[in-house]
Amino acid sequence: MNIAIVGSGYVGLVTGACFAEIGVNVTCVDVDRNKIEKLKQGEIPIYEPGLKELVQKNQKAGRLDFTTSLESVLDKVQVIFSAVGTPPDEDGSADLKYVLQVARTIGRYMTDYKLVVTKSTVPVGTAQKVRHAIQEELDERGVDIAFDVASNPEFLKEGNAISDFMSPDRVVVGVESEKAKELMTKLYKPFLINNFRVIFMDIPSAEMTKYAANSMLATRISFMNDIANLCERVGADVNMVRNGIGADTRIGRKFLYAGCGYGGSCFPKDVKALIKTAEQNGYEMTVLKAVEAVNERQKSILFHKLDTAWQHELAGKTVTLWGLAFKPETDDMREAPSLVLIRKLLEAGCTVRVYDPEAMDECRRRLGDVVIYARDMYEAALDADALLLVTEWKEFRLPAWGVLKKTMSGRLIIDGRNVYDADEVREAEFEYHCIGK
Ligand SMILES: NC(=O)c1ccc[n+]([C@@H]2O[C@H](COP(=O)([O-])OP(=O)(O)OC[C@H]3O[C@@H](n4cnc5c(N)ncnc54)[C@H](O)[C@@H]3O)[C@@H](O)[C@H]2O)c1
Ligand SMILES: O=c1ccn([C@@H]2O[C@H](COP(=O)(O)OP(=O)(O)O[C@H]3O[C@H](CO)[C@@H](O)[C@H](O)[C@H]3O)[C@@H](O)[C@H]2O)c(=O)[nH]1
Repeated sequence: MNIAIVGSGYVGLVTGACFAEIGVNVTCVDVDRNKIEKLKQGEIPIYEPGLKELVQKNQKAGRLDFTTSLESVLDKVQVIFSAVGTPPDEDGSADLKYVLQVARTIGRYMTDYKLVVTKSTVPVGTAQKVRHAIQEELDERGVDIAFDVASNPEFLKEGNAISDFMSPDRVVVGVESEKAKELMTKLYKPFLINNFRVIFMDIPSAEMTKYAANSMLATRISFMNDIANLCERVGADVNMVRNGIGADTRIGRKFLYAGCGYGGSCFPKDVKALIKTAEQNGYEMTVLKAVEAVNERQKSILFHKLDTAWQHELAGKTVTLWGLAFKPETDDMREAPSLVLIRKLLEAGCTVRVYDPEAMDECRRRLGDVVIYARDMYEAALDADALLLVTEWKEFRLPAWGVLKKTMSGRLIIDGRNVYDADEVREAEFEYHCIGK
């Protein structure tokens, strides 16, 4: 089977490489010439464990190819996945211009049946806009060619993307025709041989499922951050509370970790977009508005803890950040809590020293030289008055406290991800603060 994936970003690349891995012939398309040139040479523009190997292997096997021209591959493929970006518009709603551009190109150049699948996260009603855009182009050409649209939202997590795609909890597919259902079944069956977990539904429900899933996960996080902040005030420990409630199978253990706020390319944008969709339909998402407000506040929590510990005297102090990416195992800094923290520290007159195993280049690209970039975690902590753990990369989990004691100027550790053993850090004669206890 031959397919095209339009948009060779995070989702497009993972989708393309994973379909190629099960024997599908995949052409990945992107308008970014530079990106496509690099991909053709086997260079991967993002850090995602296992992705480079998977892309290179399938490229070599001749099952994965890259191009900037969607037009040139249209005659070869029956199914087109659209995985282009849907960034927030000024008002928070999802900007569909790339999705509709892709639809128009398909309508302009297709010569036989196509199944056009939207993989990007898009508001309810987008598939109908895609259908309409394609049909308008066909009408303009005066041709009558059959096609189907479908919705297949993606649930992969950055840092675990290959495994999430290869063995998903479920695949959600919104279809309108038997033919589309058959094609999607054929494509996903090889991933789910022993347990076919494709949930077919109507298209609006599939589109909504994606936003509902991300909003539910974001809600759990903001709820736990709220509980953590209250725990601190009443003398409870959020880790113990998490264990206690997570043991209830109705609640479950995952996505209950308090921290310094959720970031990334999805939760912030998708929560905003769903609030907007509701607004456009005369409804108010009261819970989600609170989820957003709690998260905004939580992104400043490390700064406030520092400010309190130093009694508002931050100017002239040196602060080290371990971790810049919005979560471990990625170099992605979109909406990362580290960005809010850095801005506040600089405004307060601090010198900021940073280290992240993968996101240093990305930070330099975004912020330039306003912070000091270290070559490793210990160099970052040199002469620091305080050390803040922002992203829980594995290499930060068991620091040599003795070394830090010798090289840091101060004795303050603020753990934004609750990974350290408080007794151990205090035994090493540091002042230790974390979230929710
Ligand atoms: N990143 C994730 O973890 C994730 C997970 C699930 C769903 N999603 C959703 O998937 C979509 C894509 O996200 P992403 O993170 O991969 O985005 P991205 O920004 O990494 O990639 C989008 C790519 O689309 C390309 N593009 C834009 N217009 C194009 C066009 N007309 N033709 C061809 N290429 C075009 C861009 O050049 C870019 O390379 C979004 O809707 C996002 O919400 C993302
Ligand atoms: O208990 C938790 C779990 C996560 N986070 C934070 O939440 C953010 C998002 O984390 P995660 O969900 O692991 O990463 P993403 O790659 O953004 O994945 C989310 O967004 C994707 C894009 O829509 C979806 O496909 C995934 O299913 C969904 O988990 C990060 O800042 C995490 O630090 C917490 O604070 N506490």
